[in-house]
Amino acid sequence: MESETNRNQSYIHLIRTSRELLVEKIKNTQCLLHNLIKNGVFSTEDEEIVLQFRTRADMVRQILDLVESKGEEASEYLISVIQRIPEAYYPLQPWLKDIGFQASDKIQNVQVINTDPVTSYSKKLKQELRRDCKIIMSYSQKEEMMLQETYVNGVMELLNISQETIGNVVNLTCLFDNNGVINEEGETIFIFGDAGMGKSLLLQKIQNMWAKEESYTDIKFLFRFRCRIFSFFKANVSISLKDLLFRYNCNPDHEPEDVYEYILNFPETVLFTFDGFDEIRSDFDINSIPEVPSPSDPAHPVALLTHLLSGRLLKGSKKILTGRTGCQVPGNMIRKKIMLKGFSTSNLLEYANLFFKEPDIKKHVFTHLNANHNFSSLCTIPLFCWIIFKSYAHFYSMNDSHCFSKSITLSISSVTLTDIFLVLVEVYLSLMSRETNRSQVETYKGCRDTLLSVGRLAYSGIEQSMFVFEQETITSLKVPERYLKLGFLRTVEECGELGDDSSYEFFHVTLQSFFTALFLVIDDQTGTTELLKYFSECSHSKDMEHNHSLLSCVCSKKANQGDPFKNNDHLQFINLFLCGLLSKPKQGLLANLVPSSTLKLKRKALKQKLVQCVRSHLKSLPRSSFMGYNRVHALTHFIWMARCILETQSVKVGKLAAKGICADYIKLSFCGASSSDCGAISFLLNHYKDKLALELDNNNINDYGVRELSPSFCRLSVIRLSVNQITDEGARVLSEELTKHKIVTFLGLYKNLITDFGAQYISRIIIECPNLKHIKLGYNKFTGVGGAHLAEAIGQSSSICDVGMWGNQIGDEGAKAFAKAIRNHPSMSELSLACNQITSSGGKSIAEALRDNTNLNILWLTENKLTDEAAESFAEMLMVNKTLRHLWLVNNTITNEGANLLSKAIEHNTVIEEICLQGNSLTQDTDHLLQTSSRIFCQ
Ligand SMILES: Nc1ncnc2c1ncn2[C@@H]1O[C@H](COP(=O)(O)OP(=O)(O)OP(=O)(O)O)[C@@H](O)[C@H]1O
Repeated sequence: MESETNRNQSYIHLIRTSRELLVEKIKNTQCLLHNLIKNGVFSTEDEEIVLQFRTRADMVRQILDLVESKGEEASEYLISVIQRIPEAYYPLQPWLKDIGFQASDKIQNVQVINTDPVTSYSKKLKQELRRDCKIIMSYSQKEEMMLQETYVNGVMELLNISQETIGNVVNLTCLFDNNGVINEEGETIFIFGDAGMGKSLLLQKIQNMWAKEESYTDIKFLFRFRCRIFSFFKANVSISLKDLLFRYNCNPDHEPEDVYEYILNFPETVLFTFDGFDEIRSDFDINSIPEVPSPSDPAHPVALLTHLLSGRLLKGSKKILTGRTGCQVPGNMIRKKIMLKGFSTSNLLEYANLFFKEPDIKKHVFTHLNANHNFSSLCTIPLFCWIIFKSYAHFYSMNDSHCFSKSITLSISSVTLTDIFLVLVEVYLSLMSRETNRSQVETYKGCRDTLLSVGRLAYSGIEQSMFVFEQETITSLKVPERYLKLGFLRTVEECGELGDDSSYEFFHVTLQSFFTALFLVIDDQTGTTELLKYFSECSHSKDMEHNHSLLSCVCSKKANQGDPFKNNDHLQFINLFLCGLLSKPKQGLLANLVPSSTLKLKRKALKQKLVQCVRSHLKSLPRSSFMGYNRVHALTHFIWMARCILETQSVKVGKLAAKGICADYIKLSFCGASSSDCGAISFLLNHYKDKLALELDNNNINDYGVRELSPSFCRLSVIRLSVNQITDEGARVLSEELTKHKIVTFLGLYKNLITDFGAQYISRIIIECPNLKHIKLGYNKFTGVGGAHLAEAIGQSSSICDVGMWGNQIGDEGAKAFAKAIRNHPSMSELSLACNQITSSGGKSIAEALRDNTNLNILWLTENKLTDEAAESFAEMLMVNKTLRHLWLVNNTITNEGANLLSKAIEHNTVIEEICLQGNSLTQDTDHLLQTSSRIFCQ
């Protein structure tokens, strides 16, 4: 065979002269042989000759001899196979580069089949994942839902180290880009969120995208772990990294050593997903982890996990770790921090559209969502949304959509989480009994034994911090097999890997909490001390809100007696459901399950305990005076307290808590409050007599949350809702409510999603609320049009004194409108138009208007596009204006010329205290005046 191209190069010669190297580096003879035979270069006799040899090196020698004897084209094809299957022959890639190998067109057209173990293993992993990730696992095993058909991207926010939002993850393909990186050295993408926000499902979606080759094409291996498996290893267990990867995912079918070696050599082709970091409870002694790990030495799985996350093992591999809010991971490991914030309004509509296929039921659901904001705010949490939709679908299929309303007692003002879980359980119970027309009370009454049995299992798990139930436990608690199949529980695969194939877990841990609470309430043997014990475990400790180390979080049991690091959301949920189940509106139902005397006793005890907890919690909160208010700084625990109070639906408890707050400014920023929590906060505040200030900055309340707050707006004089995903709809609700009561003095809406359309609503508030002094609208989505609306409204207000518009896009159109508004404004003393794309044309208008203004003290025009032309106008203005004290022109394009003009002007102005010019186009050789002026800041 004669190669037509590359005539100058003899491939036979090449193979001959590189023989030693080829014999040393070719590990995979199988793949070479396969291709040589498949394409007729080798006959079956040739193959037999090669296979006679016992060592790999001899086989390679024989292959090379045979190939050389077949001529140039055969030799070229062999080298081409080596080049085209880099996974198998990666040690020879530098050699190929050295010889500058480029196969001829003819050889390139000859097929190469990749049968090497690395590629086969990658395919196997993909196949398994494609199968496993197709359906949503947390549903009952009877009805499965296709991931593809129900997955909706929720709100995913990138956070900086101070937990502040720095943008959104637009879609999952952007996870590994450079946007939002907070630590270049870190290798782990940490995704966190509250229970049921969709962390596991998001990982499932990523796995599915990879398996279907829709994304992450540079990844060859995806290893997924649920962190809870790390709790199953005893303290003295040691395994190798190779075993951890292969045994707990799947084994390579061929040459596992070669595959592992490839992984060690190319860690950047590996992606790990670790789900539920907060679920690890291990006895392992954290101090025994070696500083420098070895990829071949066995170690405890927790040590391996630590090394993987920190990049000490398989450095360069990609890692995604999920955990509940509050679960601490050391900053040096984290590359990006992403917070899941559930469904936005549009996500919710998208999900409803996917979930309900029939137009009729879809219509009903949309009507329901629109009519009941309490209901829709619960739906922003994906898990609860699924529960609600599922129940809805069930009742609808029974031809009784009203039953849904009845079951969740829409007659009372609000739907509680207990209502939702009661309905969910009712759905499963009625599926079991196949009696479609029974009322909720009848269904529960008929299934008391089932509830007790499943409840006992849930409770025993909680008692031992156990979320997975082995057969032994199930047998000892005498839980009948058929109850395990009702849909509340599902089998756990990871435990199968550990040698037990019939372990179960509740499909979500909140359901385990619900069943525990139900058990504590309906079990005759449970006394009041047992009933209330989780209240003490959940009492707030300051440490709980501080940063913790990874290791103390991972290895909790012994190291942390009283365990301040333990995530105790599941216990908080038990308390919450206790409050709900023992509330007055649920007595009709509960009276059928518990003797009335017991019920009475338990209700009384719970009420006393709750009141006592509320009192002591409120007493312990830090207080300070702020802006003339008596401010109380509430923490996440306060939100749990408010949730419990809401579940009780008790006016008395609400009043008591409101009284205990003893402050007129409640700061609840960074508390992880969601829209449904606003209902709880509102319930509390409704019992407050006086006006008060509410700060809810940096939470996740969105438009539904604003609606939930509606009943409180008659009391709120300060409303701070910055960084909360509020859109025009939220602005509309605010305008409707605030203009009714007209008491607002401070409205903070910084970093939300309000557009020019919403600007009209905000304008109405500005015009119609005569006490409004401060309005913060920075980092929304206003352009010139919205800016003009707002400016016009501000021009009409005689109360406003502080306006923040930082980081919008109002440009010159907006700037000119603001110029008009401030010219003769009677009250405005601070204005920020920083970072707004304003050029000198807009700047000049503002400067001219300021000649007439006699109130403005501070003006921020930082980060615009102002040149010397604008500086000249400001200089002229300063000769006339006698009120402006601070002028911020940082990060514009003013040169020495403009700066000098300003400098000269302030010689005639004794009022101005500072002109900030840092970040402009100034050079060292500034004028003498500029150098000597102590009121001009250039550096
Ligand atoms: N993006 C989504 N699209 C559609 N449904 C979702 C989405 N996210 C979550 N869900 C629904 O919510 C359920 C719970 O989600 P998931 O188990 O992922 O929550 P989680 O955040 O991992 O909770 P936990 O912290 O308690 O483990 C899912 O089974 C699914 O029904």
